[in-house]
Amino acid sequence: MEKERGLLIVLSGPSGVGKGTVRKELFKQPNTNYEYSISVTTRKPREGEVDGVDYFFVSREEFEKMIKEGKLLEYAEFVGNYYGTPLDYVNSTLDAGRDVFLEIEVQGAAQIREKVPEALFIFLAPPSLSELERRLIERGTESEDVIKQRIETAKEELEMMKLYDYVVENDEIQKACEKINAIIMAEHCRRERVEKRYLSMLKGE
Ligand SMILES: Nc1nc2c(ncn2[C@@H]2O[C@H](COP(=O)(O)OP(=O)(O)O)[C@@H](O)[C@H]2O)c(=O)[nH]1
Ligand SMILES: Nc1ncnc2c1ncn2[C@@H]1O[C@H](COP(=O)(O)OP(=O)(O)O)[C@@H](O)[C@H]1O
Repeated sequence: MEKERGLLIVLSGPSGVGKGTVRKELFKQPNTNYEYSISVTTRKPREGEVDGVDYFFVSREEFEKMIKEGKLLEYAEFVGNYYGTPLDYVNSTLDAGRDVFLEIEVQGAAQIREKVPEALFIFLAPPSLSELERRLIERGTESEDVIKQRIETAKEELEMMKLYDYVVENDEIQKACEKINAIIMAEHCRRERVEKRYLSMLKGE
């Protein structure tokens, strides 16, 4: 029997909400069936970030070449830098029957909604805007000016949360992880039920 295609999981949320932290925590847990898709970006690496682990860091010319050659499933410009998802990796992993986890901003998620409507969309929301700002300042990776721009962008991003299948508040990291895992598990069960019903319909049962 043909292997069932994996599920594409999209996690979005404003900068500083804790997407990276939650994602790393999720990937620490054993028995997860999903793979993280490493994005390509023109942003400069932060201290401690490793090429090929956190991102594939490229120049604007290289990124624009990837766009032209159709190598990205989606891409967006976010506060002055390009970010995109490598298409081949996503396709081959899904074809192998494994789920793929994307951590991307809202414009990219909107493109996925057009191209892969069967994907699962989860929005990670902050407890409040002031807590979001506090987390960004505390992380200390961006200048004051960039933090301001990211907070302004966050206000627009929060407007988009209604387009997602699920909204998870990141109040406590462990609780947010549990909710995300429960959502993914429930989605698999739902799909199995739908498929079973479809197959029995085909058989005329
Ligand atoms: N559209 C899109 N957004 C991405 C991708 N990779 C990362 N992002 C998003 O780009 C935004 C900025 O990322 P980054 O500079 O690493 O900041 P951070 O998420 O605050 O640590 C975040 O919302 C990321 O989720 C991608 O491949 N595509
Ligand atoms: N639930 C949480 N409560 C308090 N601080 C958090 C929580 N989740 C993440 N953080 C902190 O907030 C900052 C931003 O988290 P990060 O994962 O880098 O966000 P993002 O990837 O969404 O930009 C980090 O300093 C992180 O340690």
